[in-house]
Amino acid sequence: MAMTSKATIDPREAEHFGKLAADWWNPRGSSAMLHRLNPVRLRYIREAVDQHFDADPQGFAPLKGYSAVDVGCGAGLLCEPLARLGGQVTGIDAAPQNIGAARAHAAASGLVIDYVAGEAEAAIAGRQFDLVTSMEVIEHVTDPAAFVATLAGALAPGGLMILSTPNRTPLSRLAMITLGEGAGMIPRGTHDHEKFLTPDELTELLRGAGLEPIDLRGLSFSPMAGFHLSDDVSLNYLVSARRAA
Ligand SMILES: C[S@@+](CC[C@H](N)C(=O)[O-])C[C@H]1O[C@@H](n2cnc3c(N)ncnc32)[C@H](O)[C@@H]1O
Repeated sequence: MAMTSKATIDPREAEHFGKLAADWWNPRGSSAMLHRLNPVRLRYIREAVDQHFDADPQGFAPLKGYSAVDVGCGAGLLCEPLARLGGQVTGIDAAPQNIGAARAHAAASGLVIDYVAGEAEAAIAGRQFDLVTSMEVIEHVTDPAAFVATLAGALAPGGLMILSTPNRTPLSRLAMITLGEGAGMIPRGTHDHEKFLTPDELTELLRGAGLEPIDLRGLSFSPMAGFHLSDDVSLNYLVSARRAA
């Protein structure tokens, strides 16, 4: 694939994640951590969608009539629930193996999702979506500012963007790399702590891309509560931003 000057795919990242594709939908497999995060971030997204869009607030299809793209979708853990919420969903991933696994799983689930393999820049060039999501991806790209600018360019006027990513703190290093990767709960080599962004850094990138950050929530872990939403952003966090109508 031709790489543009703004390319944000690190080929080693795509190769690393592509090797996990066959096992992606196994909740006890190599992507188990994403399976555990998924219900929590879905709760956050559902709340944000209910507040932002008015298709079917509090109902079964709050995204009905709206388009959504999930960038760095893996094998579709988030795309599928977004489609069940009524959205017209596109999923993009740098690893073609993940897109293959995503297509197969959606077909088996009877869901219509437009999956595209490749770099975000090429895959969404010239297209706009009402909802743009990208979960646990920005810490893997080569140029976070260019990546945010690409996502912002794909956000329709009045649209909503939601990102999640680990914070760059001693806690995230201990939990995600020393313990998580050390004990095999996260595949070894998944994370580079230096590439993690703080909430201030990420919201600055969002502002720089012409968006208005509107919410910041922590995605925390405790032995009693497991993963949950909180005000503590020291481990991982979700941020929402909107484009003026
Ligand atoms: C940690 S996984 C997260 C997958 C999914 N978002 C989730 O949370 O369930 C990161 C994914 O981002 C993809 N990725 C990394 N850089 C990318 C880029 N520049 N464009 C598209 N996908 C990318 C990888 O191939 C991988 O599937």
